[in-house]
Amino acid sequence: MDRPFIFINSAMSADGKLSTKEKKQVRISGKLDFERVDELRAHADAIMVGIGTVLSDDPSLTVKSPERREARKAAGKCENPVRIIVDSSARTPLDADIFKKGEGLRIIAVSTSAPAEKIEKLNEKALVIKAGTKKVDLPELVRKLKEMEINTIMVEGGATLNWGMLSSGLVDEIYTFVGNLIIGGATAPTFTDGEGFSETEILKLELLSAEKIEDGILLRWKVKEKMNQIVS
Ligand SMILES: NC(=O)C1=CN([C@@H]2O[C@H](COP(=O)(O)OP(=O)(O)OC[C@H]3O[C@@H](n4cnc5c(N)ncnc54)[C@H](O)[C@@H]3O)[C@@H](O)[C@H]2O)C=CC1
Ligand SMILES: Nc1nc(O)c(N)c(N[C@@H]2O[C@H](COP(=O)(O)O)[C@@H](O)[C@H]2O)n1
Repeated sequence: MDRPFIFINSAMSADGKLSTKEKKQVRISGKLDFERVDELRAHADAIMVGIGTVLSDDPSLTVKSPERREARKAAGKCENPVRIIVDSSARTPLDADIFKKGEGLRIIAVSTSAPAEKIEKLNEKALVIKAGTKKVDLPELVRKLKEMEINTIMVEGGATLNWGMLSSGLVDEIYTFVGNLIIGGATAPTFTDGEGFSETEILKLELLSAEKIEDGILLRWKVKEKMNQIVS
């Protein structure tokens, strides 16, 4: 494969929302699910989020458990996976938590139309990769990441990046943790936003497993082909 193995992990409410209509972060996962997410992070070569998530949540995207960080180091890796922000216009704040916390390479993926001055400033804190002219060209980006020996990418949202990756055919597996709450709101981010598939393009999934975790359920999916590719 000329791209890394890519999976999405998201926590959503029982009505499919990732956060509130004001894009305020909601604690959907419980303690055990956050442990599972930390384990996934610890085994990934890179974690990727969209700029919308950085602007809303200001995540650090570090491996939280000291034991897992030590295990990574013992395996000759950096204590954190490479942290990647998909950010077409280079809007990442220079004081974002991702720069403040933890060791390891940060990558900001921008388009060629991002302002040069901001790119220069980001370059002091991260590796800036250009892919695409107006918005980040995701297939080109992941090819470049593969060339850097990034072989496994964990995408942690948000809704628009999930759509971008899924609609570009770049996702192999999905973990959705469905928590025991209803958030509501027509404009609250859902697992996949973006423009949406038309009827003949709808993406099919295969359910790999379903596991009750505390008061929620973890679903693991394999991404199959689009509907129009299975209709003979
Ligand atoms: N519950 C959960 O597991 C998670 C929840 N969230 C929530 O999701 C919300 C953020 O989601 P969004 O606003 O949709 O932002 P997002 O994090 O999906 O970022 C979207 C941005 O990525 C950039 N981008 C560049 N090239 C792109 C491309 N080719 N395709 C798609 N995007 C591209 C665009 O600027 C776009 O606006 C927040 O409210 C956050 O709390 C985010 C992550 C996980
Ligand atoms: N797995 C999961 N469960 C929830 O309930 C959540 N709200 C999220 N949010 C994601 O986690 C990121 C925070 O990462 P750090 O703790 O700062 O490392 C946040 O940005 C969302 O991507 N995830």
